[in-house]
Amino acid sequence: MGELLEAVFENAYEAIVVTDPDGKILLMNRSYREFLGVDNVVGRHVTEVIENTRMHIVAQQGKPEIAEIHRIKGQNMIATRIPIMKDGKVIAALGTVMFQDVQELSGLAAVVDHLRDELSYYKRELQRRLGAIYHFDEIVERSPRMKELKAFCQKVAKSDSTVLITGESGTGKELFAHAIHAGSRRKMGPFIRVNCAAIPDTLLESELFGYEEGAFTGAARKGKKGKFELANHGTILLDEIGDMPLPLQAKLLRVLQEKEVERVGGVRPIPIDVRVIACTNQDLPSRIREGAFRVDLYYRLNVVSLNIPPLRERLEDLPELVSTLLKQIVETTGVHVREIDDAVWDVLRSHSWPGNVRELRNVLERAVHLMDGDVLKKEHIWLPGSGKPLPVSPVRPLKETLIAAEREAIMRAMEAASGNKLEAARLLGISKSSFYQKWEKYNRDKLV
Ligand SMILES: Nc1ncnc2c1ncn2[C@@H]1O[C@H](COP(=O)(O)OP(=O)(O)OP(=O)(O)O)[C@@H](O)[C@H]1O
Repeated sequence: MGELLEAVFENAYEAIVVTDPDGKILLMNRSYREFLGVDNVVGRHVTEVIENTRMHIVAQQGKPEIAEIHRIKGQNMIATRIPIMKDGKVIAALGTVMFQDVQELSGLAAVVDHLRDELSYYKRELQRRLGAIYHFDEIVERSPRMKELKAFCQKVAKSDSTVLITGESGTGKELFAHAIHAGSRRKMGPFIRVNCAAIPDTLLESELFGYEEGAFTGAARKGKKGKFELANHGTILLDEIGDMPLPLQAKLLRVLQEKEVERVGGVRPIPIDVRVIACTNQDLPSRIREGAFRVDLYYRLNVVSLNIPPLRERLEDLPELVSTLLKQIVETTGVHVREIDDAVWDVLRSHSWPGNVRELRNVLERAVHLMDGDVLKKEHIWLPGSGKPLPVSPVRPLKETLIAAEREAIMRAMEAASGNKLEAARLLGISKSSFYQKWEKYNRDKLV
């Protein structure tokens, strides 16, 4: 064993040196001697043999030094120095030096640094694309009810509970859902939103839970992850949950209970770690009474419930909301609003705001387009139900005009239907999912 150890020591690729507690060399292997171009070193003080050495210091202080850069003969080496202890006292120090030129290593380190930079860039990008786009700071509140609600939400965000957010259309449910995710421990994870009403019933199951290869007859489609799997370690927002078809409600309930999903055509369940936030502007208890919503799912979702009050019940928020929304509108339109006439406030306060903050935003956007100077006046404000004709806007290219007209029609239908989307779809004579798709198109464009 002794001979074997000696041979291993002598032939090791790394340079090895052992000193006594005073720094006198006890052993130095061939690799090290050849590198230094020395012989007969045993008994000499380490500082006489190795330049810039710290072996004697490590032997004295008893503190190891791991993977330190050690410059010898004009080259940077990687040195590790370890005190050898016995009965609490240093009896020797062991030093190893890696000969690989550090140049190579620093090249590698530069590659790693570069990859790390790229990785954090992509993480940020992904976070921007998948993650929450609103934070609590962006939620405007002045009224006591909204202040209280926001404070409560900030607490809720820290927990991992399922949240049910209710409130009329345009009150800011989605805004709160984003902020809850952004304020939670999952904030670095994905934020995936699914509008349960915009996806045709037949596709919703595979959208939510994914499907396995060959799950659909006739098509050799490759398997696909569902939104739940995509939201793993993050949050899923199930928007318009009140519109989820009953058979899917049963499946969703199982997912919430078991914390695992089963893809369409799949055989084994996939464990998931997802926080669920559900939103609706429907009255779920009455949907339950109609037999359209499962009571057990309602209780599963309603662990923490948040009800966002309509704008007409918190008009104190108006001035701050107008100023925030105008700032956003100005950013996209470039129109400057220097002043708002007092009469504007009377008009805004007297309206019932069935479309809530979203409607306020639309009204302001229209007004800004109609302004000719930099003062926002009463005549620029057009409110549905006011009996006044919609102001005529200047001639624009046909494509733009058609898009604007469709958007206007959607908004007016929503206003006429007091924010009830099913009723708005009926007024426009289009299907529910087609309405939701258009609604998404015109509202999402602004969000992202
Ligand atoms: N308190 C608020 N502060 C700032 N902006 C707000 C506030 N509430 C709502 N908004 C804005 O109003 C618009 C509508 O909000 P959001 O989409 O969150 O409403 P919603 O309740 O989810 O609507 P829907 O039920 O129709 O989906 C968004 O542009 C949002 O930024």
